[in-house]
Amino acid sequence: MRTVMFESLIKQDVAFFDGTMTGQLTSRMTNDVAAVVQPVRQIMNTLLVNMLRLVGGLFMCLFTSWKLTILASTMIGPVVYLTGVYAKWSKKLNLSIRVNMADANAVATEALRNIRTVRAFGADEVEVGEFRGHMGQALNDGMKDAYASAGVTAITQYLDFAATILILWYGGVAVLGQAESTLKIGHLITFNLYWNMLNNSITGLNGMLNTLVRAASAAQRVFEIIELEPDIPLSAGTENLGVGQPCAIEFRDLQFAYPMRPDKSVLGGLSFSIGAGQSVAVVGRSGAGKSTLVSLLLRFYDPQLGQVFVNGRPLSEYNLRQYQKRVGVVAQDTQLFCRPILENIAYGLDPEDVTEERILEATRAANAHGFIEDLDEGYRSMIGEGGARLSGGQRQRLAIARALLRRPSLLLLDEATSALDAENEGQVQQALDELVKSVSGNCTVMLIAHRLSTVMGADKIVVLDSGRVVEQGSHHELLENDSIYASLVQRQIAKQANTVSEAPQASHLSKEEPHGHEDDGNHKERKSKGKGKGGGIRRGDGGKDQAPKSDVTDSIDRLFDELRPS
Ligand SMILES: Nc1ncnc2c1ncn2[C@@H]1O[C@H](COP(=O)(O)OP(=O)(O)OP(=O)(O)O)[C@@H](O)[C@H]1O
Repeated sequence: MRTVMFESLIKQDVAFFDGTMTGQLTSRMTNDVAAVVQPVRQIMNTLLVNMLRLVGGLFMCLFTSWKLTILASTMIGPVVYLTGVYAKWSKKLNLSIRVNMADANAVATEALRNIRTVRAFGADEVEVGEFRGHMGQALNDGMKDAYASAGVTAITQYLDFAATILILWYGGVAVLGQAESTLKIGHLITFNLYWNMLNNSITGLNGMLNTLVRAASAAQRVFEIIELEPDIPLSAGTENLGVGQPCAIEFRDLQFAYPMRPDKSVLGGLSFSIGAGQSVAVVGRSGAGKSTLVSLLLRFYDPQLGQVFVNGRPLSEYNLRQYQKRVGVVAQDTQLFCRPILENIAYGLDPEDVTEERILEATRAANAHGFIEDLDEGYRSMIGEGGARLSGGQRQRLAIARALLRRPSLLLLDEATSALDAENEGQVQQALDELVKSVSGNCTVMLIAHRLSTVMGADKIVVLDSGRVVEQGSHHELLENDSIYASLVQRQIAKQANTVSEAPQASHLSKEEPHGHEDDGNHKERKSKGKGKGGGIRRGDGGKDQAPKSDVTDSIDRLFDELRPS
């Protein structure tokens, strides 16, 4: 059952995971499944035995004295009613217990996954408090259930006692010949024995009911997941992308809001296209919707209106599993697995697509081969959960090798160096250069960029604001117009010039301030002019061509703020 549940979970829409926590899901897969499976084993034994005893006892009671049977059965009605009411109430309570246990599990999982942050912020007591809150609620509900169960059991036993008194009273009267019908003393004794047998089977079934009620609440949560069908099926479409062939992309009139925030429009009629083999840089203020475009291209979500076209066909017509194998992604925050490096690089590929030669080619191009070889077990080294035993830059370089090994038709680079320090950024940027260079012409590239040098290296630049394209064109076209992009570049150049002249006094400036080099913007512009189509990303090489961590996104933010009508 766990396998079925995991199979169902893993193919759910990304939107589903936006609304749940990992710990809640693992709790469903472990605690809830166990609560369903264990009673099933018990039930097979006890249910059968008790049912046989119930039917046999009832038959023998009726056979011995139908009048006594009817009289004694008057006590069974209240017992069944009471048990039914309790079962309904207890099911709700047990559901709440399961939800609280899952929430506690979610808190623990998240805290342990982010243990460095918890420690760094001294927040261990906060996490324990939160965990205790959920567990305390579950315990309270469990106590309520235990008291109610004890109450119901006591009342049931009183009613059972009352039935015995009724049997002895009426049976005694009948034996003494004072009732309409008479009864032999031997029949009264055997009736009592049969009634006890029947009664014991009812008590046995009653005990099972408690377990069943708990199992029912767990089963509800398990089947909710198993029966859930994703809106975006993984293998429904028939179109495929050719290996190593670049694809053309078109975003047409996209309107999109995230399912978890349906009222907040993220894209409002966005349109632009990327030719096959072109590299396009998407820039825009923070929150403009740049990463959302990557998610839509990976079909994590479908837009509410408009369509994404790949090679002129709607993305929905593609077999998603095959399509995603042809897309390489290097995200802001690389996700790696607690498996050997080799498996991480070849992740998701068929074994026949992975040869030693190709892996070495990919890791060398990604500037990762050296550090992998330095590890104790080289390519077989385990890297810890989420790649915890590697630096941020090493993780990114593995991500680049992983993307490269796929021979992608479409490469998506989502601010791949934004989370790195200057030294790591330089190395990763170099690896990205290699990546884009090596795929140039064979692969379409959409990059979300924060470095001016990266933006300038692209064939086309698309500027987004509030989920719309506000301008697009090549670096030169945009510079020639009175564009936002041109203002941005001028601002960068001016800023860097200022910084250079102030450099001796500026060493104390904060990290955000561009602590630049000589005329960096002009320098890049000249280099850019000499660069052909699909030339890829420019890199910082030891500082000369390295743009200070000139955050284009940040500058664009300020620019948009200035342009905004007051
Ligand atoms: N999974 C999500 N669910 C709900 N809203 C989201 C989700 N992801 C992003 N958003 C919202 O969508 C908007 C666009 O986010 P997006 O990540 O595309 O911006 P961005 O341009 O890439 O920003 P940044 O440069 O800061 O990464 C933001 O307002 C963000 O809060």
